[in-house]
Amino acid sequence: MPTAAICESCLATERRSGLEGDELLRPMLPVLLPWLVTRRWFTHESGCLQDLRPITDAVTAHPGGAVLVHALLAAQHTSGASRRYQLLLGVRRRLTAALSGAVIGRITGGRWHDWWLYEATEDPELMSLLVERGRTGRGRPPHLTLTAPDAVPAGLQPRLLDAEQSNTSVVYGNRLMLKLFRQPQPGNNPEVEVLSALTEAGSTHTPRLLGRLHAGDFVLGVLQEYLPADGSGWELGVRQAADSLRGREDTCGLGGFSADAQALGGSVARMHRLLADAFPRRVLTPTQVVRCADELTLRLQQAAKEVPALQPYAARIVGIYDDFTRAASQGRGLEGQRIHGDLHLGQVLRTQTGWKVIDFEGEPGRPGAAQGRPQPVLRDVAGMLRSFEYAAAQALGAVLAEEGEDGAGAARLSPGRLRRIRQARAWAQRGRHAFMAGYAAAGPVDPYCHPAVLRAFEADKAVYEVLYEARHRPDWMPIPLAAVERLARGR
Ligand SMILES: Nc1ncnc2c1ncn2[C@@H]1O[C@H](COP(=O)(O)OP(=O)(O)O)[C@@H](O)[C@H]1O
Ligand SMILES: O=P(O)(O)O[C@H]1O[C@H](CO)[C@@H](O[C@H]2O[C@H](CO)[C@@H](O)[C@H](O)[C@H]2O)[C@H](O)[C@H]1O
Repeated sequence: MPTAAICESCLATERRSGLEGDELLRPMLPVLLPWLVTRRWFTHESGCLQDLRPITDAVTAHPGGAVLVHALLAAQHTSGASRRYQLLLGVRRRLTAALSGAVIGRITGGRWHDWWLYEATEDPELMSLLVERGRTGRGRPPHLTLTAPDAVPAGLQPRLLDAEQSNTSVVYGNRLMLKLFRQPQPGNNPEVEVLSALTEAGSTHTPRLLGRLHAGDFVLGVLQEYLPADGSGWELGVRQAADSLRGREDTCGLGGFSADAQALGGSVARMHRLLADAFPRRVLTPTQVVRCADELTLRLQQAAKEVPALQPYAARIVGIYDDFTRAASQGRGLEGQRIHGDLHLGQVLRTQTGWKVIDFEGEPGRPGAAQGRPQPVLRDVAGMLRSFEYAAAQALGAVLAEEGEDGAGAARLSPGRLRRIRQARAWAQRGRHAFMAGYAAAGPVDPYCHPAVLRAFEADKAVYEVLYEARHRPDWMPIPLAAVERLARGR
């Protein structure tokens, strides 16, 4: 990820806005801008970050002496690029020790001269205020509209969720979770749409929707049931893959990750059935199949332009997409329906009552309209299968490091290293077959009956992942690149 630059002259640029918040915001900018570019959810653009302008804002004072500045802001860069960010800022004259890690800086000038500015999602008083305003319906927008008021009692203790995520979530009393979208888009929000439909359908595979936080045309957050979990599929998968490599996996009968993978396949399949009932579906016409293949090809071409390492495999991957077009146009055709859109092991939680699927926003950067379009369920199946390979690769790296096989000579294929690589592949294969068997038993289609379609979506996901890793985690790029190579070679 490129390091963002902020030019001092930019900070001094005169800012215009008719909104009250801008007057309040201006004295914060010298500390706010340098802080903003270091957030995980900030997208680095070319040119330096120049300005923040309020689109919507609300300022609420807490009786305890803290102030919540809740704003949707347009961040402008010198290149002309602009993005929207939701910020929840706390302002206090004095900071408690508990908030020292949340500090953004000290405000110079304006109404709060010399007060502390900090990240409000870490302040339980302010986060209680946010939900309390929703319960009572008082205050200016953003409004929290509750869809299940009985499920939102007063007095739940808030805490910031400690998770690797693109947004920010606050958990209330281990019962509710408010996910605050950091880069909200105008119009329908896929997560609200899907959770609303599935909640109405009585889904037990997804968290219940309890409300939404909104201002004007923007959905700023989603209030949902908090699901206490044994862990995410990713944590569990990596742990079990590593155990398997260390010879500790229970491989008898249905033990180990295979049992989990099979149950997971069943849960995803049942979720797909509910989505099929709740949203429109259609059999893709030959023209739509061709359009779908064209989209896959375009995605590949764009990715290969940005990541030249993909180029040697491009022609063969296009061949996989041609096979897809032929296969999907035969027989009864391919059905499209609402799907998850970015399904992987990090999007599923194992709870006492089975696997739950979360985060229906789709792939980051994919337009909302594309996310809502009916698509073959095998796209989700392919996403999860890719994830088994990721978990195996992550575990392999950890075990090789323990065995001292990750050092300077790592490129050399020693017998020990080769054995580990084979074991990791075998683990991913077992997970794959168990997941597909679980899915086939409960789902709308049997993935084994559509190898060409599945292969095309696996290739597309791997290409997407290469681009994602190149942009966000270059060290991880070898994982999806190995899959592209394998698929291109027809293995
Ligand atoms: N309903 C929920 N109950 C419990 N934990 C959740 C719930 N939704 C998400 N989480 C936790 O939060 C993490 C991030 O959630 P996610 O929806 O993927 O956020 P983001 O879209 O910001 O990346 C998940 O990996 C999971 O640990
Ligand atoms: O969770 P997000 O919706 O933000 O999804 C994006 O980031 C994921 C990584 O956090 C990325 O997933 C890839 O890495 C995972 C391991 O960290 C792995 O389980 C997935 O299979 C792999 O695709 C996802 O692709 C991206 O959209």
